[in-house]
Amino acid sequence: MSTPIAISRQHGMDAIVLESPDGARATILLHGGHIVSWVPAGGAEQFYLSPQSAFASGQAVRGGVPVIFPQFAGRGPLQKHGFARSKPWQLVLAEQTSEDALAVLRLTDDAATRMFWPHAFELELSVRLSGRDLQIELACENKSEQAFDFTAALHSYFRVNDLDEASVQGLSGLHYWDSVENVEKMQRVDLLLPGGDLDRIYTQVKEPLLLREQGISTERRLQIRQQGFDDAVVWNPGATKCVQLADMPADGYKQMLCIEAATVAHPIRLEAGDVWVGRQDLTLL
Ligand SMILES: O=P(O)(O)OC[C@H]1O[C@H](O)[C@H](O)[C@@H](O)[C@@H]1O
Repeated sequence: MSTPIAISRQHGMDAIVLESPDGARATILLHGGHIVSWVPAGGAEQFYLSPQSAFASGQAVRGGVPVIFPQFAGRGPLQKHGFARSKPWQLVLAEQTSEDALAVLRLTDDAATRMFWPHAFELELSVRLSGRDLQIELACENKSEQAFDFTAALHSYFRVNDLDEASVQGLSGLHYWDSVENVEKMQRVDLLLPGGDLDRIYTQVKEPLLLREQGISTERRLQIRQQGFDDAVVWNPGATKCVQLADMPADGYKQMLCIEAATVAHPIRLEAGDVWVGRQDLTLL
Protein backbone atom coordinates (compact mmCIF):
# COMPACT_ATOMS: atom_id res chain seq x y z
CA MET A 1 0.00 0.00 0.00
CA SER A 2 1.33 3.42 -0.85
CA THR A 3 -0.09 6.89 -0.33
CA PRO A 4 0.69 9.60 -2.85
CA ILE A 5 2.26 12.82 -1.56
CA ALA A 6 0.95 16.08 -3.02
CA ILE A 7 3.08 19.06 -3.99
CA SER A 8 3.18 21.72 -1.26
CA ARG A 9 4.90 25.12 -0.94
CA GLN A 10 8.21 25.52 0.92
CA HIS A 11 10.43 28.62 0.79
CA GLY A 12 7.86 30.06 -1.66
CA MET A 13 8.48 27.23 -4.15
CA ASP A 14 6.83 23.95 -5.17
CA ALA A 15 8.12 21.15 -2.99
CA ILE A 16 7.64 17.59 -1.86
CA VAL A 17 7.81 16.92 1.86
CA LEU A 18 8.66 13.25 2.40
CA GLU A 19 7.68 11.75 5.74
CA SER A 20 8.39 8.13 6.53
CA PRO A 21 6.19 6.28 9.04
CA ASP A 22 9.06 6.21 11.58
CA GLY A 23 9.13 10.01 11.74
CA ALA A 24 11.96 10.91 9.34
CA ARG A 25 11.38 13.93 7.13
CA ALA A 26 12.98 15.42 4.01
CA THR A 27 12.05 18.35 1.80
CA ILE A 28 12.82 18.52 -1.92
CA LEU A 29 12.22 21.57 -4.11
CA LEU A 30 11.16 20.96 -7.70
CA HIS A 31 13.44 23.90 -8.48
CA GLY A 32 16.83 22.28 -9.09
CA GLY A 33 15.60 18.88 -7.83
CA HIS A 34 17.09 20.31 -4.67
CA ILE A 35 16.89 18.56 -1.28
CA VAL A 36 16.86 21.39 1.28
CA SER A 37 16.21 19.50 4.52
CA TRP A 38 16.66 16.06 6.07
CA VAL A 39 15.72 15.19 9.62
CA PRO A 40 16.35 11.48 10.32
CA ALA A 41 14.08 9.62 12.76
CA GLY A 42 15.01 10.72 16.28
CA GLY A 43 17.70 13.08 14.94
CA ALA A 44 18.23 16.74 14.12
CA GLU A 45 18.54 18.61 10.80
CA GLN A 46 21.52 17.22 8.86
CA PHE A 47 21.80 19.77 6.03
CA TYR A 48 22.96 23.35 6.14
CA LEU A 49 20.68 25.82 4.36
CA SER A 50 21.82 29.42 4.20
CA PRO A 51 19.33 31.89 5.75
CA GLN A 52 20.35 34.28 2.95
CA SER A 53 19.78 31.85 0.11
CA ALA A 54 17.79 33.02 -2.88
CA PHE A 55 14.76 30.89 -3.71
CA ALA A 56 14.13 32.20 -7.20
CA SER A 57 13.78 30.79 -10.68
CA GLY A 58 17.04 30.66 -12.58
CA GLN A 59 19.12 30.93 -9.39
CA ALA A 60 20.89 28.30 -7.31
CA VAL A 61 19.91 27.57 -3.71
CA ARG A 62 22.79 27.86 -1.20
CA GLY A 63 22.78 24.72 0.94
CA GLY A 64 21.05 21.33 0.95
CA VAL A 65 22.01 19.13 -1.99
CA PRO A 66 22.51 21.00 -5.28
CA VAL A 67 22.56 18.67 -8.30
CA ILE A 68 25.59 19.55 -10.39
CA PHE A 69 25.25 18.62 -14.08
CA PRO A 70 26.61 18.56 -16.80
CA GLN A 71 29.71 20.47 -15.66
CA PHE A 72 31.44 20.62 -12.30
CA ALA A 73 32.61 24.11 -11.23
CA GLY A 74 34.31 26.11 -14.00
CA ARG A 75 35.79 23.04 -15.69
CA GLY A 76 34.31 23.70 -19.12
CA PRO A 77 32.52 26.32 -21.21
CA LEU A 78 29.18 26.29 -19.35
CA GLN A 79 27.99 28.42 -16.43
CA LYS A 80 29.60 27.39 -13.12
CA HIS A 81 28.34 23.96 -11.98
CA GLY A 82 26.13 23.62 -15.08
CA PHE A 83 22.40 24.26 -15.37
CA ALA A 84 20.60 21.44 -13.51
CA ARG A 85 20.60 23.22 -10.14
CA SER A 86 18.76 26.25 -11.45
CA LYS A 87 16.15 24.57 -13.70
CA PRO A 88 12.61 23.53 -12.76
CA TRP A 89 12.36 19.72 -12.50
CA GLN A 90 9.21 17.63 -12.98
CA LEU A 91 7.72 15.39 -10.37
CA VAL A 92 7.47 11.77 -11.50
CA LEU A 93 6.45 10.11 -8.25
CA ALA A 94 6.10 10.89 -4.54
CA GLU A 95 4.67 8.38 -2.12
CA GLN A 96 4.75 7.06 1.40
CA THR A 97 4.69 3.31 2.02
CA SER A 98 4.57 1.37 5.30
CA GLU A 99 8.40 1.40 5.39
CA ASP A 100 9.68 4.50 3.65
CA ALA A 101 8.94 7.53 1.53
CA LEU A 102 10.16 8.03 -2.00
CA ALA A 103 10.29 10.82 -4.56
CA VAL A 104 11.46 10.74 -8.16
CA LEU A 105 12.09 13.95 -10.11
CA ARG A 106 13.09 14.41 -13.73
CA LEU A 107 14.92 16.96 -15.84
CA THR A 108 15.14 16.70 -19.62
CA ASP A 109 16.80 18.85 -22.24
CA ASP A 110 14.91 21.79 -23.69
CA ALA A 111 15.62 24.58 -26.17
CA ALA A 112 17.53 26.56 -23.51
CA THR A 113 19.80 23.67 -22.41
CA ARG A 114 20.46 22.67 -26.04
CA MET A 115 21.62 26.21 -26.79
CA PHE A 116 24.55 25.74 -24.38
CA TRP A 117 24.88 21.96 -24.40
CA PRO A 118 23.62 20.37 -27.63
CA HIS A 119 22.58 16.96 -26.27
CA ALA A 120 19.31 15.16 -25.51
CA PHE A 121 19.33 13.72 -21.98
CA GLU A 122 17.07 12.59 -19.18
CA LEU A 123 18.20 13.08 -15.59
CA GLU A 124 16.35 11.34 -12.81
CA LEU A 125 16.83 12.06 -9.13
CA SER A 126 15.42 9.46 -6.72
CA VAL A 127 15.30 10.19 -3.01
CA ARG A 128 14.42 7.45 -0.54
CA LEU A 129 13.87 8.23 3.12
CA SER A 130 13.58 5.74 5.94
CA GLY A 131 14.59 5.81 9.62
CA ARG A 132 18.12 7.22 9.81
CA ASP A 133 18.88 6.71 6.09
CA LEU A 134 18.65 9.02 3.12
CA GLN A 135 19.48 7.51 -0.26
CA ILE A 136 20.03 9.90 -3.14
CA GLU A 137 20.41 8.52 -6.64
CA LEU A 138 21.13 10.44 -9.82
CA ALA A 139 20.65 8.68 -13.15
CA CYS A 140 21.48 10.11 -16.56
CA GLU A 141 20.27 8.63 -19.85
CA ASN A 142 21.77 9.69 -23.14
CA LYS A 143 18.74 10.28 -25.39
CA SER A 144 20.78 11.59 -28.32
CA GLU A 145 22.32 9.82 -31.28
CA GLN A 146 25.91 10.45 -30.26
CA ALA A 147 27.97 9.87 -27.14
CA PHE A 148 28.43 12.82 -24.76
CA ASP A 149 30.74 13.61 -21.84
CA PHE A 150 29.73 15.21 -18.55
CA THR A 151 30.84 15.80 -14.98
CA ALA A 152 28.39 15.76 -12.10
CA ALA A 153 28.01 15.92 -8.33
CA LEU A 154 25.59 15.67 -5.45
CA HIS A 155 26.97 18.78 -3.73
CA SER A 156 25.76 18.06 -0.18
CA TYR A 157 26.09 20.84 2.42
CA PHE A 158 26.18 19.24 5.88
CA ARG A 159 25.21 21.34 8.88
CA VAL A 160 27.75 21.39 11.71
CA ASN A 161 27.34 23.10 15.08
CA ASP A 162 30.94 24.26 15.06
CA LEU A 163 33.37 23.65 12.22
CA ASP A 164 36.23 23.47 14.73
CA GLU A 165 34.68 20.39 16.33
CA ALA A 166 33.96 18.57 13.08
CA SER A 167 36.18 16.02 11.41
CA VAL A 168 36.04 13.72 8.40
CA GLN A 169 37.38 10.18 8.55
CA GLY A 170 38.13 7.75 5.74
CA LEU A 171 40.22 9.85 3.34
CA SER A 172 43.70 8.67 4.29
CA GLY A 173 45.82 7.28 1.48
CA LEU A 174 43.78 9.10 -1.16
CA HIS A 175 45.24 11.48 -3.72
CA TYR A 176 43.53 14.84 -4.06
CA TRP A 177 43.61 17.94 -6.15
CA ASP A 178 43.94 20.96 -3.87
CA SER A 179 41.89 23.59 -5.70
CA VAL A 180 43.09 26.36 -3.33
CA GLU A 181 46.81 25.80 -3.99
CA ASN A 182 46.34 24.21 -7.45
CA VAL A 183 48.53 21.26 -6.67
CA GLU A 184 48.08 17.50 -6.31
CA LYS A 185 48.67 16.01 -2.88
CA MET A 186 48.09 12.87 -0.84
CA GLN A 187 46.08 12.63 2.36
CA ARG A 188 48.42 11.22 5.01
CA VAL A 189 46.41 11.49 8.20
CA ASP A 190 43.16 9.64 8.75
CA LEU A 191 41.33 12.50 10.37
CA LEU A 192 40.70 15.61 8.30
CA LEU A 193 40.09 18.64 10.50
CA PRO A 194 38.54 21.07 8.10
CA GLY A 195 39.66 24.58 8.98
CA GLY A 196 38.44 27.33 6.65
CA ASP A 197 39.24 27.71 2.94
CA LEU A 198 39.37 24.06 2.00
CA ASP A 199 38.60 22.92 -1.53
CA ARG A 200 39.77 19.42 -2.41
CA ILE A 201 38.86 16.81 -5.00
CA TYR A 202 39.70 13.40 -3.57
CA THR A 203 39.93 10.81 -6.35
CA GLN A 204 39.09 7.10 -6.47
CA VAL A 205 37.00 7.13 -3.30
CA LYS A 206 35.92 3.57 -2.50
CA GLU A 207 35.38 3.42 1.26
CA PRO A 208 32.63 5.15 3.26
CA LEU A 209 33.43 8.51 4.85
CA LEU A 210 32.41 9.52 8.33
CA LEU A 211 31.51 13.06 9.38
CA ARG A 212 32.04 13.31 13.15
CA GLU A 213 31.15 16.05 15.54
CA GLN A 214 32.03 15.99 19.19
CA GLY A 215 29.50 17.73 21.44
CA ILE A 216 29.72 18.12 25.23
CA SER A 217 27.88 14.89 25.94
CA THR A 218 27.00 13.60 22.49
CA GLU A 219 28.78 12.57 19.36
CA ARG A 220 27.28 12.82 15.91
CA ARG A 221 28.44 10.24 13.40
CA LEU A 222 27.13 10.52 9.88
CA GLN A 223 28.17 7.87 7.39
CA ILE A 224 28.52 8.96 3.78
CA ARG A 225 28.75 6.27 1.12
CA GLN A 226 28.94 6.76 -2.62
CA GLN A 227 28.64 4.58 -5.70
CA GLY A 228 29.03 5.40 -9.37
CA PHE A 229 30.80 8.66 -8.48
CA ASP A 230 34.63 8.30 -8.48
CA ASP A 231 35.56 11.40 -6.49
CA ALA A 232 34.59 13.19 -3.29
CA VAL A 233 34.88 16.96 -3.01
CA VAL A 234 35.35 18.49 0.43
CA TRP A 235 34.69 22.23 0.50
CA ASN A 236 34.46 25.01 3.02
CA PRO A 237 34.92 28.62 1.87
CA GLY A 238 36.52 29.87 5.10
CA ALA A 239 36.11 33.43 6.43
CA THR A 240 37.56 35.45 3.55
CA LYS A 241 35.74 33.70 0.69
CA CYS A 242 32.50 33.39 2.68
CA VAL A 243 32.21 37.18 2.92
CA GLN A 244 32.24 37.30 -0.88
CA LEU A 245 29.25 34.94 -1.15
CA ALA A 246 26.22 37.23 -1.31
CA ASP A 247 23.83 34.42 -0.36
CA MET A 248 25.63 33.37 2.82
CA PRO A 249 26.06 35.14 6.20
CA ALA A 250 29.67 36.22 6.86
CA ASP A 251 30.13 33.54 9.55
CA GLY A 252 27.99 30.90 7.76
CA TYR A 253 31.11 28.87 6.92
CA LYS A 254 31.37 27.86 10.60
CA GLN A 255 28.08 25.97 10.34
CA MET A 256 28.68 23.94 7.19
CA LEU A 257 30.90 21.49 5.43
CA CYS A 258 30.34 20.20 1.91
CA ILE A 259 31.15 16.56 1.28
CA GLU A 260 30.17 15.93 -2.31
CA ALA A 261 29.85 12.70 -4.26
CA ALA A 262 31.31 13.77 -7.60
CA THR A 263 32.88 12.75 -10.85
CA VAL A 264 35.24 15.51 -11.81
CA ALA A 265 38.75 14.25 -12.56
CA HIS A 266 37.68 11.98 -15.45
CA PRO A 267 34.43 13.03 -17.14
CA ILE A 268 31.84 10.32 -17.76
CA ARG A 269 31.46 9.28 -21.39
CA LEU A 270 27.93 8.09 -22.04
CA GLU A 271 27.18 6.32 -25.31
CA ALA A 272 23.86 6.93 -27.12
CA GLY A 273 21.05 5.15 -25.28
CA ASP A 274 23.20 4.29 -22.23
CA VAL A 275 22.39 5.11 -18.62
CA TRP A 276 24.83 6.15 -15.89
CA VAL A 277 23.87 5.97 -12.21
CA GLY A 278 25.58 7.59 -9.22
CA ARG A 279 24.48 7.70 -5.59
CA GLN A 280 25.21 9.17 -2.21
CA ASP A 281 23.77 7.23 0.73
CA LEU A 282 23.67 8.87 4.15
CA THR A 283 23.14 7.15 7.49
CA LEU A 284 23.04 8.83 10.87
CA LEU A 285 24.72 6.23 13.11
O1 LIG B 1 29.36 29.10 -5.18
P1 LIG B 1 29.04 27.87 -5.98
O2 LIG B 1 28.94 28.11 -7.45
O3 LIG B 1 27.80 27.18 -5.47
O4 LIG B 1 30.25 26.85 -5.75
C1 LIG B 1 30.59 26.42 -4.49
C2 LIG B 1 31.81 25.48 -4.49
O5 LIG B 1 31.47 24.28 -5.11
C3 LIG B 1 32.48 23.24 -5.09
O6 LIG B 1 32.61 22.70 -3.83
C4 LIG B 1 33.80 23.71 -5.62
O7 LIG B 1 34.82 22.76 -5.36
C5 LIG B 1 34.17 25.06 -5.06
O8 LIG B 1 35.32 25.54 -5.73
C6 LIG B 1 33.03 26.05 -5.19
O9 LIG B 1 33.39 27.30 -4.67
